[in-house]
Amino acid sequence: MVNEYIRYRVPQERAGGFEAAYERAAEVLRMAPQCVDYELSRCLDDPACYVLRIRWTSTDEHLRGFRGGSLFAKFFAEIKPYVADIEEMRHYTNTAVAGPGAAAAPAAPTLHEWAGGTDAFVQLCDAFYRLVRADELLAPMFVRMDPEHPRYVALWLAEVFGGPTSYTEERGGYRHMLGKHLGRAINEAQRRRWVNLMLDAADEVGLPDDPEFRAAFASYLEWGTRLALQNSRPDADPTHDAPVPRWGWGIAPPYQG
Ligand code: HEM
Repeated sequence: MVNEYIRYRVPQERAGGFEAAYERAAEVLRMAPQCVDYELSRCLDDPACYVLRIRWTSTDEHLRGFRGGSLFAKFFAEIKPYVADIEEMRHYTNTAVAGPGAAAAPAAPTLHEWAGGTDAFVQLCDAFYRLVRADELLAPMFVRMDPEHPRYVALWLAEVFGGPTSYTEERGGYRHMLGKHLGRAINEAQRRRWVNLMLDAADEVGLPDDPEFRAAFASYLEWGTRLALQNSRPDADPTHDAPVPRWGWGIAPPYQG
C-alpha cells in the first residue's frame, strides 16, 4: 500500500469548481481496482491549500495499472484544469509511527484474549477430542491421529482468533491444515457432529458464554467446517496458499460502555 499526496493551491474563486471536479473524479476512483481509498482536505488556516491523499495498492499499480488503464482518461479530464495548481505530487510509504490517540474508540479485545488465551483453546481441544474418541460418527476418522493433534488444533484456533501465530510457525499455516483435510470425504452428518461436539466442549471447559463471544465462535465453526467439508471432497481443487483466517467479533463486539 502506498499513499499519494497531492498538494494544491487553488485561488478562492476557483475553489468551488475544484471541489466539484474532484467529486466527479472520485466516481472514477471508486471504480478503480488499484485505489484503496481517497480523501481531499482543505486547509482551515489557508483555504487556498488542499491536500489530496489517495491510497493505492502499490506505486506500480497506480502508475501502470491506473494511469495506463481505461478509467484514467475520464479521471484526468475532470482534474486537468487544476494540474497547474499542483505544488507537490509524490508517493509516500507508511513508517512504524502510527497509532490511535486517547480520543479514539478503544480497540475491542481479540476473541483469543476474551476466551482466556491459548491455554483456554488447549483445554477446549483436549475436551473436544475426548468427546470425538467416544463418538461413533467421528472416532473412525481420528483413529490414527497424532497424540499432539489436539494441541495443534488449539494453536490453529488461537491464531485464528487473534492470538500468536504459533500454528503458522510450528506447523506451516494454512497449507498444512488444508493438506490434512484433503481427500477425507467428510459428510454433512460428520461436519455437524464436529460443530456440536465443539460447542459441548466449550460448555464443558467453561469458555465465556456471553452471546457476543459464542456468536463469533459458532460462526467460525460453521464457516470452517463447511470449508473443511468442501475441501475434503475427492474432486476438490482448493487454493493451497491462503492466509490463516483471522476471525473477529463480526457485528457485535462486547459492549464496553
Ligand atoms: C472449523 C473447522 C475445522 C478446523 C479449524 C480444523 C482444524 C484442523 C487442523 C488445524 C488440522 C491439522 C492439525 C495438524 O497440524 O496436524 C486438522 C486435521 C484434521 N481434521 Fe480438521 N478442522 C476443522 C474441521 C474438521 C471436520 C469437520 C472434520 C471431520 C468431521 C475434520 C477432520 C480432520 C482430520 C481427520 C484431521 C487429520 C487428523 C490426523 O492428523 O490424523 N476437521 N483439522
